[in-house]
Amino acid sequence: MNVLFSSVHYWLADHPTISQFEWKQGHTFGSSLIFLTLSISIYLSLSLLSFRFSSLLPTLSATTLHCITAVHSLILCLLSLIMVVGCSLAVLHQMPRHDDYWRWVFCFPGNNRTLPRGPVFFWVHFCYLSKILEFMDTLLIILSSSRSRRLSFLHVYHHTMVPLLCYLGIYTSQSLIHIAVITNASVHVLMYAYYFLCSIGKRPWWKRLVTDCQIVQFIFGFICSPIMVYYHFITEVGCSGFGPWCACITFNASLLALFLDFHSNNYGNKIRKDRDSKMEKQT
Ligand SMILES: CC(C)(COP(=O)(O)OP(=O)(O)OC[C@H]1O[C@@H](n2cnc3c(N)ncnc32)[C@H](O)[C@@H]1OP(=O)(O)O)[C@@H](O)C(=O)NCCC(=O)NCCSC(=O)CC(=O)O
Repeated sequence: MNVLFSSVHYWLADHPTISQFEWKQGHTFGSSLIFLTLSISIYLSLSLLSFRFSSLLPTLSATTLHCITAVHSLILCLLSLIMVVGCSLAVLHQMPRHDDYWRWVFCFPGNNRTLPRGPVFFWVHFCYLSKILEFMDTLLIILSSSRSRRLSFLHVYHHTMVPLLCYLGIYTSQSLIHIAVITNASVHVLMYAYYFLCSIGKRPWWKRLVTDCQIVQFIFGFICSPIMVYYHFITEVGCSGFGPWCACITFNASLLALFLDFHSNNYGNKIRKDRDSKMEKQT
């Protein structure tokens, strides 16, 4: 067991590529503003164009589409799991050894005292790049027969904003960003496992649980934030990345509202009653 833990720790936190990681603006992969702007612009234009002209897209057989979707979802499920373990170990590794470690968990020292380097920022950078890979989700939805139901404002808004906020988070060494990576990746393990099972034709009964976990994730963001705000105002140097955190918490609130709406539309009482009465009529 110890050997397993040591080797996981080495490969996910101690390895020189991870422990000596440093975000160098314009040098690290994906760190230039051009990369971010182009990725988001291409994503948005292609999503809108392919939705508008979906009939012109090459048609894939349902089997091919399901195979691609299954592989993509499985890859993201595994990457999310690696991120949960990697980022958690990175936090333990990078946490200061003195008494102030709890403060550090909620508030990276501000005033340029925290630079985006070390294992924690390696995993935040990894998460940022995974958000670019998640753009594929939209393409898969556009190519599917259920696109009119599933290509929602929520979906495109979420996929557009998250890479932007991750970028700002790394750029400003934003406090709480490691907590966001760990909670979001944990939820994504479940979400991509759900999508994987759907794409191989086994629709799980626990869809609602996935949505519930997503909602809990947003609420959790509100629980951690006051602690950071408290430290920001009582310490001389404040917390790093306070401005981008304000953008994140606003985004969090908007997603919470959209997900509560999704929840009531998909699992609300009326929907359930309609479904039950349909079943009764059929039997
Ligand atoms: C249970 C949910 C995860 C998904 O609900 P939906 O009603 O959209 O999904 P669904 O039940 O129709 O999903 C099944 C369909 O997804 C297809 N599918 C499989 N893998 C996929 C992938 N990687 N991307 C997109 N679609 C995929 C299956 O083949 C199947 O298609 P077919 O039906 O054709 O057989 C929900 O909680 C949710 O997140 N809803 C919001 C919509 C959304 O886009 N969410 C993801 C981004 S937001 C996010 O990620 C927030 C966060 O950070 O937690």
